[in-house]
Amino acid sequence: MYAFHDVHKRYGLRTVALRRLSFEIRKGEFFVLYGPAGAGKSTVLNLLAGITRPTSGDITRAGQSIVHLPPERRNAAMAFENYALYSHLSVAENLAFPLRARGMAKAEIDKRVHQIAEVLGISHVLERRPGFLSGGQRQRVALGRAIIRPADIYLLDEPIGHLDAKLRHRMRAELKALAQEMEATVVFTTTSSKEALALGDRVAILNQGRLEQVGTPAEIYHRPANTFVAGFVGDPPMSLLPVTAEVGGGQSILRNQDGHEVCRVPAQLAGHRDLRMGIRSNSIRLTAPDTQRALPGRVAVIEHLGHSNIVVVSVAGVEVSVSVPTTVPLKPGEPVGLSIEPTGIHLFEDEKALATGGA
Ligand SMILES: Nc1ncnc2c1ncn2[C@@H]1O[C@H](COP(=O)(O)OP(=O)(O)OP(=O)(O)O)[C@@H](O)[C@H]1O
Repeated sequence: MYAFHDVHKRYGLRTVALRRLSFEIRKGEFFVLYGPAGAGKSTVLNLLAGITRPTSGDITRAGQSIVHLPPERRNAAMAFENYALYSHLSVAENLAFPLRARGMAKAEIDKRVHQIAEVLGISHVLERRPGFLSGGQRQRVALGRAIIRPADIYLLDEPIGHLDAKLRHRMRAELKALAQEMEATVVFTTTSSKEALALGDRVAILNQGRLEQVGTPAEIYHRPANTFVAGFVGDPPMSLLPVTAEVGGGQSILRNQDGHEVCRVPAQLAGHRDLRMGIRSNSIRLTAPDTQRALPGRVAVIEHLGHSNIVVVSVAGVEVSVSVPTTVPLKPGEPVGLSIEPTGIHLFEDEKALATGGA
């Protein structure tokens, strides 16, 4: 098990890349670091690889500090988004390189090279040099070179980011299956919510160097700890509406900024300030604009997903995403009503999840 203990990382005087992170990476788990560009994901990998050291705090492996161990003594295998391959070697030789360096027998090397090439769908380009490959093929070779050898930890920095949608989908499944088979400890970075939820045994959400939440895909999706996670996980993520609570008859009536009733919740929320309500697109029903108690809005954008549409509705200046069957005819600018499923709501106060909110 690897653990970060209050790890702070500054580059120079000004840039704080990581802010006092504490979390664990368990043995054999597929651990995803999910966050926007510049959140600090690569910095976490570089710290694990020993390419850089924390400004303060400690990183341990099985309870022992590793911050002073040089990269070659960490037994970490790394694949970057900007794949560095040996241009004078063929794909097969590139893949074989880490195994040769360990003195493995030729027959065993050949077997593993072919196995990995098969999994990654690059068997037909084994004799080519990297200069004669597409970007996606080069990325798969780089990934193959990282995962071909046994390592204590595999550090994969957006390793399938350059692949087309179909291949990316296939690679996700292959990679997860391979990691399980190898019982590998993997740390994988991504900027895709779909990838994070699909791959992670657990997901750590980073934002501007801060750890916003660590949890299983179900936990971060169904119980976001704060509004950043709520607005970042899921496709589309939760919509967040500022609301006020009015207490009456053992329940609270939530109203939006225009004073319209949004929904009623069976909780006493008197005295709560800076409340926001989070709701997923499939917990909202579109109604006619004059329906009683429906929240009035206007269609802003219609996104066609194929199997359904995501309709973005503007409600008192706030955008709310609603999942709507493709059979419902809608036009931008059209007035609509929104009926909110009370069991689907999440409440946040001062950006943090309230225990009373959530289905
Ligand atoms: N060697 C460096 N010197 C100075 N600043 C750096 C260095 N490496 C990273 N940074 C800064 O540290 C912060 C975190 O960067 P990092 O690359 O870890 O983020 P990231 O989440 O991996 O982003 P991306 O998805 O864009 O790769 C950013 O503000 C970045 O500009």
